[in-house]
Amino acid sequence: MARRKSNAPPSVTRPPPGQQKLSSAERSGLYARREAANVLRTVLRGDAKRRAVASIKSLVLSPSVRNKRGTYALVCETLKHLNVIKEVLEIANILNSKWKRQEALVYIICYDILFGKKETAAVADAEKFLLRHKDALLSGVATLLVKKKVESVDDLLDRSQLPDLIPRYARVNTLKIDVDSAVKELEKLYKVQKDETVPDLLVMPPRSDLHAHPLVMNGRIFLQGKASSMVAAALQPEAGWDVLDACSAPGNKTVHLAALMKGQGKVIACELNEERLKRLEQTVKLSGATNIKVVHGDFLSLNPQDPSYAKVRAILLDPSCSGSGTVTNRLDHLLPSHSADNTKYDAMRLHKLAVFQKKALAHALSFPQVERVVYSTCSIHQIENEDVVSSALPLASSLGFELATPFPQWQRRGLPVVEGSEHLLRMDPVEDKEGFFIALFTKTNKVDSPDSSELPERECRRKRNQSSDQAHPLLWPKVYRAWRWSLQGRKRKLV
Ligand SMILES: C[S@@+](CC[C@H](N)C(=O)[O-])C[C@H]1O[C@@H](n2cnc3c(N)ncnc32)[C@H](O)[C@@H]1O
Repeated sequence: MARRKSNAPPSVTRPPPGQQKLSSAERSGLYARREAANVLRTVLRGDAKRRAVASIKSLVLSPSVRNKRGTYALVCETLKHLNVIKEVLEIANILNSKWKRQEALVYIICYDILFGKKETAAVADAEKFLLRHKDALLSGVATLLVKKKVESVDDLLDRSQLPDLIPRYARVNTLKIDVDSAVKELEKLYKVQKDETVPDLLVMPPRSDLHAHPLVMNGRIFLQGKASSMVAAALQPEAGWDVLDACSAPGNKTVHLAALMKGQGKVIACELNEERLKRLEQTVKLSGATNIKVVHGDFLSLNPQDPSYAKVRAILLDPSCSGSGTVTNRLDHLLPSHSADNTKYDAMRLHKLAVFQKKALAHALSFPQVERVVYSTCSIHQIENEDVVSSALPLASSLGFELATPFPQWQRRGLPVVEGSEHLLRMDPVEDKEGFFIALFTKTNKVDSPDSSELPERECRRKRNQSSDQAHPLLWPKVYRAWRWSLQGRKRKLV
């Protein structure tokens, strides 16, 4: 017989005979713990296989999660306490194979019982089982404190792992609403400022909760971070152009391109992954853009000579990357693998990613009419950033491209391991709260448009030799410290 697929345990909708009806608080606690367990299960499975799954935030934002704020808080708190919970469970030694198979739910309920603010009710089998062993769990906590020679559970948590508070950014979808009208609407709830770098980006206090705001729900604003919003702005596509977004899902930058082009011309959005393609289509629909053509396929297999791409003048290449710049933002630093020694694995993975990134950048440069290519990653690693640019420089030069300087007023530039590093843009995980990288290639034999002085870039001719003193990726922190030191030196001289 086919089983009903649902997140809700059967007892929620239909209590078994003899079981008392749940109060609304008990029912919502029960739901919150199941929703949180589903998210935690996905995240832990991905982490165990060292495979990037969606971030906690994006899993929580999926339509199947009803209590988004509560679920997010419960998953994050459980992850922060995960090492403690695991040790307590080991000391208490209460799990049989049945409950070991449901580890995510067990962790969530243990968090609730041991550290949650409200009393946990015995509303379903898992809660009943763990509450029956509550004394053993509490005594496990006491044993752990003695073993670790600390006074409170707080002392067992690594405070340095807690993320800094990041401002809430919202990009105005100018296809649907102008910036001032969006500001006026949002000001009813929060203090709103216009971002100083990206004209259609708004900044609000950290934790401003806009997920269910009508402007978000109807696609008038997108909850897109600053770095992500800088990429399409750096490309500066003109209205009427054909523009290609090479690796496009979930489509935040795709719809930003369409907005910058005022809905005129064509945006071709290529995406390989079928699941993510659906997200891309949803984003496009929400944006209201009518000039986006979605292509399901491998960017590397697109034939630059195909007439469909003959008129492409700008390419945005934001390929899969390690995501190391968004680790804190994604809360990946709370995952078990983060504390493990993954050096060897990381080096292999980074190498594999870089191989693809280099191929994709070379491919982007080879489209016949392309005159602007932006390459971006949310990685802090040189191997995915400066090294990829460096590998493309000889080809770029032979095709008449040079590095341009996106956002010249931006202070943090590329690591000095490649000729022209001063044109590259970096965001710093500490100073800017996320690590990001942008490189912009432009063809200089094109005639500038009359208002080119307003473009957010400076172009500069460079002799581009591949740098020989490339640092090993895993030595990156040293290069990075030297680079920051030199930046501070520059700043000191300026003062
Ligand atoms: C970093 S994400 C892009 C994020 C997107 N630019 C945005 O801002 O919403 C990289 C995307 O590239 C896709 N991808 C990876 N390899 C690809 C390929 N060979 N061709 C097309 N898409 C690819 C991945 O599935 C993923 O959706």
